[in-house]
Amino acid sequence: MLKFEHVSKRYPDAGEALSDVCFHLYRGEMAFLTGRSGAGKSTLLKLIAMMEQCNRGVITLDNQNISRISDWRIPYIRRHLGLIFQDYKLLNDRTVFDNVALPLIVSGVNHQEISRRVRAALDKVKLLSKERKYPLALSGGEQQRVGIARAIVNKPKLILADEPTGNLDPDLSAEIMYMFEEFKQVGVTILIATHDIELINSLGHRVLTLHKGHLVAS
Ligand SMILES: Nc1ncnc2c1ncn2[C@@H]1O[C@H](COP(=O)(O)OP(=O)(O)OP(=O)(O)O)[C@@H](O)[C@H]1O
Repeated sequence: MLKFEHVSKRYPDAGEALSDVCFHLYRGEMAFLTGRSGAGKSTLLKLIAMMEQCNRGVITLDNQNISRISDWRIPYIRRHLGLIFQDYKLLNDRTVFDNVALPLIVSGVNHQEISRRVRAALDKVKLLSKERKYPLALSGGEQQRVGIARAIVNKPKLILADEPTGNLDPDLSAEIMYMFEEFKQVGVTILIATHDIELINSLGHRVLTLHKGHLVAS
């Protein structure tokens, strides 16, 4: 499903953020990506999301080489990705409903189907009652859950999450993780970057560990 072969990434005027990284995630696999601050976790996720390009190596997603891809193809491939960011990236002048609907509008889904799927996604993250609110009227944890609903609404094949439970209390974190496990059961591949060792240990999935840009355990 996702393969890194000798991938390196250097930002302009900086050292290597990722060095010679190799790993393979299978369809329906759930894995954690961990490492200290600055180890390269966000960079690795950004390469998969095609928000950054690697300098060396090959990244294959669903049998397509996404490390050397024309800009016009990126939106088509991104439709199959569910991206959950640390800083939510919500549109503050749109309601919760509209924020979650965005990926479906972009994909040309019809109005009735949008309504049904947005409500189902909001129900999953327990925010159905807030669909008419604006993001700034929500708590940090609620905004994070809107971001999660937006990431899952398009039924992605791969979910990439950067600290998805950073602002959630333990009960909600557990529920979000349970939801990811349900997706995994139906073949969705999930990669979660986190510092939360307790969360990692409690679930027992595969752990990819980065140290100064090198993958030291997988
Ligand atoms: N846009 C950028 N320009 C230059 N250097 C960058 C850029 N983004 C990240 N870096 C550098 O690349 C390295 C890896 O950063 P990255 O954000 O991937 O780490 P991280 O493991 O996600 O850290 P954190 O846990 O703090 O989010 C760091 O040394 C960082 O300073």
